[in-house]
Amino acid sequence: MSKLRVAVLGAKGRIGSAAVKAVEDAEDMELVAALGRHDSLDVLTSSGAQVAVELTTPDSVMTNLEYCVANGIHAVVGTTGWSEERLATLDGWLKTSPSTGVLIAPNFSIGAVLTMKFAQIAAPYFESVEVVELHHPHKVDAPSGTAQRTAQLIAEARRAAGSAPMPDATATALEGARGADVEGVPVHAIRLRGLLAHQEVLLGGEGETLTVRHDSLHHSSFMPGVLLGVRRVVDAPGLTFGLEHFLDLG
Ligand SMILES: NC(=O)c1ccc[n+]([C@@H]2O[C@H](COP(=O)([O-])OP(=O)(O)OC[C@H]3O[C@@H](n4cnc5c(N)ncnc54)[C@H](O)[C@@H]3O)[C@@H](O)[C@H]2O)c1
Ligand SMILES: O=C(O)C1=N[C@H](C(=O)O)CCC1
Repeated sequence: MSKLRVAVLGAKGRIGSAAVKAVEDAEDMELVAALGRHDSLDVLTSSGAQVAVELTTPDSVMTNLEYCVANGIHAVVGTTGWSEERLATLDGWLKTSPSTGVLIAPNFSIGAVLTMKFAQIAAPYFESVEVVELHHPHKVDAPSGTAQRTAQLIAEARRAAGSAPMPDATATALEGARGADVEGVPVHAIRLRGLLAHQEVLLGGEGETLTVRHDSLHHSSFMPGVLLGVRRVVDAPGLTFGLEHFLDLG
């Protein structure tokens, strides 16, 4: 069986360098290109890459994906910064290249994907739900892509269940004290030396609380998800948002 030809963009970064090694170590894959910020995207076509793993920055990801889609190169994307507008633009590009697949995974770790799922299931059963994400201090975006997606899933589940607005008597507050408002769900971002990527979903009801916590302690936690994404995206044309769809948790 021929090996999947894989390129990594952002190859010198924290997660990108781990992805380079994971692809090199995967028996069914061949690393054909490892691109940094100043490398030409034409290396993707000249190397014959079938799948690009996009792990750069929110300011680079759209240009890279436009090139990939225009050249029929599937993409597995871990980079954050996804708005409705960006997703619509990407969807438009994909319509012009209908056999190309793009997976956007707010988080590649199985524990984080399950945290989102558990939060979504639990959210309608509690009066209050808040999300706290905790990351290393080099992270450029806040709140994390994972926390934003978690909050959206919580909000969606509560809307579908007809949940009442969450109780909150705050009348005065310092700006930011109640976190960012993501579709009505408060999201708090901590940046702390020593951390990698962590999240707590706090749920509160009459006389009880439930906390769902996940900790990524090493970038290796993301690699099985990256490799699964590469294997599955070649047979998944169009846009897939969330690794849960490739784990049959969707
Ligand atoms: N989905 C997940 O599971 C997951 C996990 C970890 C990190 N991330 C996300 O991945 C992204 C990268 O995180 P990081 O901690 O590795 O950051 P990082 O700053 O260590 O790495 C980013 C790398 O991309 C390079 N780069 C920037 N523009 C580029 C371009 N146009 N072409 C090629 N390379 C380019 C930078 O020079 C840098 O080396 C962030 O958005 C982060 O939130 C996602
Ligand atoms: O280290 C980061 O940066 C991470 N980014 C993703 C996010 O914003 O959710 C996933 C976790 C690690």
